[in-house]
Amino acid sequence: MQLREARQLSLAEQLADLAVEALIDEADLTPKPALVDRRGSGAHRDLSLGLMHASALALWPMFREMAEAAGEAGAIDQPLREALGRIGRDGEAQMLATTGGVNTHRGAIWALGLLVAAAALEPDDCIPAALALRAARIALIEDRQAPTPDSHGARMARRYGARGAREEAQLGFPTLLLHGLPRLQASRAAGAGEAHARLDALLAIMAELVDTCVLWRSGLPGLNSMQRGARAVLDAGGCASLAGRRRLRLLEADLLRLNASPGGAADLLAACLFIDRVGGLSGSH
Ligand SMILES: CC(C)(COP(=O)(O)OP(=O)(O)OC[C@H]1O[C@@H](n2cnc3c(N)ncnc32)[C@H](O[C@H]2O[C@H](COP(=O)(O)OP(=O)(O)OP(=O)(O)O)[C@@H](O)[C@H]2O)[C@@H]1O)[C@@H](O)C(=O)NCCC(=O)NCCS
Ligand SMILES: Nc1ncnc2[nH]cnc12
Repeated sequence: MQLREARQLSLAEQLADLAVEALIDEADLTPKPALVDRRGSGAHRDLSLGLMHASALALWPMFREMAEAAGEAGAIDQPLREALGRIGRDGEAQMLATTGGVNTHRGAIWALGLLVAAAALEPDDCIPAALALRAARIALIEDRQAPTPDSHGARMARRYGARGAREEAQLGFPTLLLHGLPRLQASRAAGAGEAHARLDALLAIMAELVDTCVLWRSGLPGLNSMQRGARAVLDAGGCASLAGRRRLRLLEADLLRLNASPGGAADLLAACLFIDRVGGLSGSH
């Protein structure tokens, strides 16, 4: 992370910057299959790139507040979990006010909020595994103030047993740590450009994730198409290869036909970009 010009920012402000930048970079990354990007709105009718940017920027105070709460708490316990839940719900309300009621970043608030708090708790130990473990420990604590969810994710849990965003965090972000981040690093090491490496990371997440956004919109056929199609792109050589790009076009056509949008995978890509950068904080605050 380039911190020279940002030295006067507090740690909480730096973490909020990193979180918002990760959201904006995820939104801008193009061509993402069936997701909002620079080309258009993918499978969505109510989202646009401008809305994704506005939503990301509106979340900056929430991320700063989460980092401050974690820094002040200094330990992972129920009061911290419940403070983060309250700040997260206020952040969701701010997001909905900004977007006119459209859910742009609910999953990202959850994943990035936990990771921001985990980073603020121990800024000198932000290697990915340590960060994910602390985030998981927070996510495992019950938030007694949380309303019983009747979310799309809760419905997908009842219908398919898919525990979605909650479980991904409680298990320490396995899809991100075992698939997204290693693929980002491997594609970079193999000489792919940064955009291609990020797209490969997204595909590695899509190939594994049980994305409740996809399940909600397109059921098991959509989930299978997403996972198999993403795997096919990577097996063909990834997004930096012509064969991979051909497969990517086929994957997008399939997802659009099914109205499937890998919104959960997109959130985890943003979390992956955050983790990739936050390691640079060590010793620099
Ligand atoms: C614990 C919560 C995450 C709530 O979880 P739950 O599953 O009950 O709720 P959902 O509202 O369904 O939100 C979960 C969002 O997480 C993303 N996601 C999906 N699967 C996964 C996964 N396996 N791993 C990680 N992340 C995942 C996904 O977000 C994206 O999709 C959103 C659009 O979805 P949706 O509105 O359902 O659908 P549309 O496509 O718009 O459908 P139509 O209406 O058009 O038909 C978009 O926002 C993406 O971000 C899931 O949607 C947590 O949110 C919670 O408890 N919050 C309370 C406050 C709190 O404690 N905060 C924590 C502070 S750290
Ligand atoms: N780029 C994107 N398109 C659609 N839904 C998303 N949720 C998070 N990022 C998204």
